Amino acid sequence: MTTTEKQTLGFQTEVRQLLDLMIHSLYSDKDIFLRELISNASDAVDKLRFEALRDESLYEGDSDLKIRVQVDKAARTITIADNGIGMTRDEVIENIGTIASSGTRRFFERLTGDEAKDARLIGQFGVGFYSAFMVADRVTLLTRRAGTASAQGVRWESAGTGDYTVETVERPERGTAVVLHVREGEDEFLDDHRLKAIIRRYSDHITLPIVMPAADGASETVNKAAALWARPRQDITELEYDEFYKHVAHDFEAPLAHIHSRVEGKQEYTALLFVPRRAPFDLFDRDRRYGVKLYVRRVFIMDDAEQLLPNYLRFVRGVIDAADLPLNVSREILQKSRDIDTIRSGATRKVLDLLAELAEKEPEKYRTFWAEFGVVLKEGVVEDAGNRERIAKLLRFQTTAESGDGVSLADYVARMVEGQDKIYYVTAESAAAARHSPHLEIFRRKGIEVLLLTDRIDEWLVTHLSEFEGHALRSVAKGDLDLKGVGRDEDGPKVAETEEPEWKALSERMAKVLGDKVKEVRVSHRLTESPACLVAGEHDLGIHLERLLKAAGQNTPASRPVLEINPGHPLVVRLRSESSEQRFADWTMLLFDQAILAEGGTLEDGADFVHRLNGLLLGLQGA
Ligand SMILES: Nc1ncnc2c1ncn2[C@@H]1O[C@H](COP(=O)(O)OP(=O)(O)OP(=O)(O)O)[C@@H](O)[C@H]1O
Repeated sequence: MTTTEKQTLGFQTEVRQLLDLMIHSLYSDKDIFLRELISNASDAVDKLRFEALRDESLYEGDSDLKIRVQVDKAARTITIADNGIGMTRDEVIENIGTIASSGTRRFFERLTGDEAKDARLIGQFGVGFYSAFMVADRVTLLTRRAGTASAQGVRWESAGTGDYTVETVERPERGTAVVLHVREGEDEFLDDHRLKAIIRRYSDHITLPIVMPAADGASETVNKAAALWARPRQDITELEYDEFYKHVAHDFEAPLAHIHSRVEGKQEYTALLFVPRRAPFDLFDRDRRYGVKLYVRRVFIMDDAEQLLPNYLRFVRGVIDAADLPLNVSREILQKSRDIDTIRSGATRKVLDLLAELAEKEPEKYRTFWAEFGVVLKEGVVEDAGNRERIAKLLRFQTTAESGDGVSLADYVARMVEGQDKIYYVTAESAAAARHSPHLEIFRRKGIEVLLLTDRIDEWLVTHLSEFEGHALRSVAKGDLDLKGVGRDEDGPKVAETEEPEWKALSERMAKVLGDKVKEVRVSHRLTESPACLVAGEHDLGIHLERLLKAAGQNTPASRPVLEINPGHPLVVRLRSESSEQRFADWTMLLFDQAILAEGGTLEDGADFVHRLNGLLLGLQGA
């Protein structure tokens, strides 16, 4: 088929669903269609500007970049035209016929099937180009990619039902014009004043002039058309910041917080950065997109400039406009640039300061932030040694004293008990498993608070955060515990001096049975209820971390735990007088397996455990 032929193509199923929603939508604020189309036009111009940095001929002699909005009352059309990058025929089919955009994918995730609810979502998401069909019963898109011949124009048209047509046409102008054939009953939009008001409301921050015919027939720039970040802070309203954020972040909700700052000195730059309210679905994707756009002296250079902020702040969205970088800066150059390092560390500090301020002054908002992005921020403790202390202050935990995710290390330190100088934590798969850990028994008795660490990253976090404000972080499941003089005067299990040799003999006898499963067996100071628990060596990885590494397929150095036994527990006491070697071995193995289970671990051979347990139960019955 020659490319000039007119093709009729079907929309992807999801697009059809979306269009159906638009057309039958009960959504009343239809005016967002204009915001969406202007936002696309502005992105298209940014792309052209960037590509033209390398190849000026793309301007085709016209570098007066702008967006035109025009109403034709008689023809009942609204046209939104840009002289941006434009699209080839293939690009039109790919971009307009299918759903790739992140915003729209998220929209679909939220659909409920309840018409009224779903209609409201449209307003929140905007859902891009397709929102044109809320006010139009037919949409024509004319476009030509910058740098292609005028015979390579493309005309796309659809009535928003199952299919659309594309054909190649002659088009002298570069860029894209979207013509909306306004639906019966939506006549309010065929009015210049109405459109101007909508533009001022939603698109004032767009850097390009948005031009409409003025009363006298000349043309008038409707928006401020100044880069929002370049304007003085005191002149910018919250609403303007919010709309700008929605545009750069392709988000539908207002952000949680922002910083707008102009830095002078070694590197001059302006940063306008936002913390979103909600985590995107691809926060943990390997090839996720980053959030910050790089501008150089108001000229858009690139999206997703990952060099501008460290990985653990990848949720931040916004703009950094650098004064001193060359316009032709590429990703490769950015990677090696010292100037960028300066900007990056400055911007990082600003974001961390913003979070600290939020935590202090708006704890409710900070809680929202933490719930959405806390896990990512934790990566910073591992990644960013220079800011480790700053980040440590921002961490929040669940503890044995509080079930919410709201305890800071400073809170913890402030309520440490008499004699306590360490920060204690336990790591486990889940908060429930952590709370039931036998290691906590003595802590509960003594009234000592313990942090419950249940995120995967936590194991790495504690290996990098060895102390907080002079207080060492200490696992409750590692090494020998010395809690003498700490907290309430409750001690762990005690062994009378005269009985020591006997306990020593028991420990050794058990250790023999367990062989190289354990490093040693010893009498516990931490258990008060459970019969036994496993303890890792002070410098070992820790039992939970080993399990995680194994699950991830990594080879871990085999470290052997210590089995601690509770001399106050009847099962253990009973073992001392067990004369049958077989039964002694079975009980010992049982205690060992129980200790693994109690920490949320899994047994190598579950069937063997069950078999042994049943054997012992039957033995008890016979006795
Ligand atoms: N005026 C235009 N000029 C050039 N390309 C355009 C234009 N309008 C739309 N496109 C292309 O079509 C794609 C789809 O647009 P659409 O508005 O549906 O979503 P989006 O803007 O990419 O994403 P989001 O939903 O996150 O806003 C755009 O990504 C762009 O590639």
